[in-house]
Amino acid sequence: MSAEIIDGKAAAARLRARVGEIAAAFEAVAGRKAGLAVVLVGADPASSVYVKSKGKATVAANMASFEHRLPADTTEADLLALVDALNADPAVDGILVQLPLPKHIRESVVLTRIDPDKDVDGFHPVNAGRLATGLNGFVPCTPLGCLMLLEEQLGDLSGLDAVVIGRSNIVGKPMAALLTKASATVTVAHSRTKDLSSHVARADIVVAAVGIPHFVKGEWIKPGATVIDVGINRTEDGLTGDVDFDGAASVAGAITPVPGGVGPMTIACLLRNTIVAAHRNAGVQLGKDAI
Ligand SMILES: Nc1nc(=O)c2c([nH]1)NC[C@@H]1CN(c3ccc(C(=O)N[C@@H](CCC(=O)O)C(=O)O)cc3)C=[N+]21
Repeated sequence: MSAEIIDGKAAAARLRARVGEIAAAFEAVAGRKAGLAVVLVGADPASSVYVKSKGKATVAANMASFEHRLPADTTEADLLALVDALNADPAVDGILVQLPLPKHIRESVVLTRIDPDKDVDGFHPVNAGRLATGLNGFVPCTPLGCLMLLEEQLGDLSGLDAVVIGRSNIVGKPMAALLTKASATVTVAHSRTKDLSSHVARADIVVAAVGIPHFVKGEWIKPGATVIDVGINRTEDGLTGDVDFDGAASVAGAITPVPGGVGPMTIACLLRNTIVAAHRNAGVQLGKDAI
């Protein structure tokens, strides 16, 4: 093994500490804590664990956490009514509705109901449009965390060849937009891509977000490349990413592990987006490069 292992857990801890400092300063100026509301419909065990850890991280970063756990048979109308109430609540700066939602509820209807200026997940089409056109908005937490890890690792990304594998609204598309903004040369690959290995072989940066364990093979990776593994796959061998880690780690320059890579950065970026939302919503100035 030759690759440097990118410590996402440590990077996330640094970011959470920074958010905590800014949140304490916000409270002193605004006279209230920044607040994050997390809504969970149903009792999926994995989702339950995420929601609990988000709540703990929120409180540890000097912010208020509002948890709403609704039964699995909650109607779409009732969920929309809760979103409306949270939109109107001045103590709530950020709203996250945990996905996936039960099948009888239309995700796009719910996500579009969230006030874009409280949409700390960055899933509202208004925020997707802001990212696409270079306006200030909220960027989805997972790709934002990936970009932070890449810039910490590589510094300036301009001119580098990046391949994003996956084209979801939550990871692939916003990741491509962020890398483009950072002046990388970006290829978006997906399940229909011909000769995927040849694209990966040219890449200085590989971001894997396909949701298939060990999908990206070590032999595909260019020696010295930086590999970001977004996959969270629960298998019989435990949690594994989308990259054949052992194979890739023998050729890559640096690689994120699963667990301990991108996942912890996702939650830290959620807190980051929430403190940014609080400043905007309260009209309190936040330095341009504060966070
Ligand atoms: N509205 C919404 N926003 C989300 O951001 C969102 C969501 N819904 N639904 C579910 C996915 C998944 N997700 C993760 C966050 C952190 C870890 C994480 O910290 N993982 C740890 C391991 C945790 C474990 O052992 O399960 C790690 O990779 O080291 C993983 C996954 C956020 N999601």
